[in-house]
Amino acid sequence: MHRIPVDEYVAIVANHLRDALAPRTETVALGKALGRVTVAQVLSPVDLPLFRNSQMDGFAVRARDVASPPVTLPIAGIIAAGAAEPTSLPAGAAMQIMTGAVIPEGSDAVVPVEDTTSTGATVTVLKSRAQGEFVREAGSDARIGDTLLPAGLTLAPRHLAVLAAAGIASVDVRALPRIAVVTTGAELIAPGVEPLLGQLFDANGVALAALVESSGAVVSALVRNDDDVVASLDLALREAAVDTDLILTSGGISMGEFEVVRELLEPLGATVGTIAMQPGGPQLLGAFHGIPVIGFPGNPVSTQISFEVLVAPLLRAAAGRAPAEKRHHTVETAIDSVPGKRQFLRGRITDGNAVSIVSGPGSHLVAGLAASDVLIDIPAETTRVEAGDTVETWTL
Ligand SMILES: Nc1nc2c(c(=O)[nH]1)N[C@H]1C(S)=C(S)[C@@H](COP(=O)(O)OP(=O)(O)OC[C@H]3O[C@@H](n4cnc5c(N)ncnc54)[C@H](O)[C@@H]3O)O[C@H]1N2
Ligand code: MOO
Repeated sequence: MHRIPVDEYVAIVANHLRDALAPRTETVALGKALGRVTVAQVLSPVDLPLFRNSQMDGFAVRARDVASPPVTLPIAGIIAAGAAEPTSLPAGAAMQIMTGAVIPEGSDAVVPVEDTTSTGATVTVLKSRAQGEFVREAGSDARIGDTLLPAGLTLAPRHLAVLAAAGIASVDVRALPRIAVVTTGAELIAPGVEPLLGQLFDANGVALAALVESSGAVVSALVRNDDDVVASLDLALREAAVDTDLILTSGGISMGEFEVVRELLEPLGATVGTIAMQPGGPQLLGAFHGIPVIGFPGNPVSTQISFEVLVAPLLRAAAGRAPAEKRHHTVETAIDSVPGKRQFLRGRITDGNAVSIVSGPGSHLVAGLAASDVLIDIPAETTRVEAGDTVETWTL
């Protein structure tokens, strides 16, 4: 049997999805922008602070008037934070001022209230202040035209805060790819329902939807087609094809009698092949009403690993995210591997930073996959890895 090398198939999938996942920009309100990635640098439209204001509740003065404390000055007014007419400080006087309020013209220092005593009409300043003390100058944090945020930045709360502070209400970010997930199989039931003999809980729908989201994309639809009737799958795919960039399916692509995904999509031009990978050998690539379809094998570990290898890197790139982490570890025990197939074994990192095998290579071992924290990538040409040898791992 001809098995397509994994790297070759990765390139075929990338090419198939090139247009669907081409980077796009959208403008989102700040409230929706957390975790999104900027597409361009953001320049400040204003000075920050916007205006010269007080850092303390106290008295706006001229520093030279309070150079030899104690000094008693008449109080010429009170300035609160908020919209205000410009005020100016008469010579030899003080004005009561609140934190954030506009500094009156002529004042160059603020004396905190705790360094004063007041009769109501006058204030006695007990401590001198240098010029500029407790005065927050306009533009001292950022000037008009300064770069507030670079392009390619993943927006965290502090980034959203500076945009808001600069009066910016929305931001241009990478649009998130929209992905529909369709699981197939007459045996499938929803988790939480009592199974009859032969029925099995649909793990792949939940898994693929979560994988899509964890890769930075949006699940546009999640549909379970729980019979093996081609017309039903046709309806399910029509539902899935609305407002989406890509449809992912699981199951129904191998060599049995009820391979609905093949039956529906092969006449529409889809190709089914076997790649030199285990789990995840059988694979389908096609389109439905103009939307690309990637069909994964139904075994739950095959589905999840197929996603990690073939689609996750593309979605991460489209969302502006870094690729998944790959590291090197020594293996604790020797591994025999099938010749001609790239194996993704499940592993766990041990205390000494080595990796140990979890569970077996079978593609139905969902609990084994859940108990692992890395995939161990064994190249197709490798048939044996000795204990102590170094292997590449993919962090899950
Ligand atoms: N004669 C052959 N039989 C099989 C071959 C082969 O080359 N020749 N390949 C095997 C391999 S490898 C795989 S992988 C599977 C792929 O089969 P399908 O993609 O057609 O998947 P199904 O038959 O529909 O399901 C396989 C397995 O997975 C379970 N399943 C399906 N969907 C889900 C789901 N949403 N959640 C949980 N489990 C699911 C299903 O019940 C089956 O046990 O074919 C082999 N056979
Ligand atoms: O290739 Mo299948 O996905 O191993 O079980």
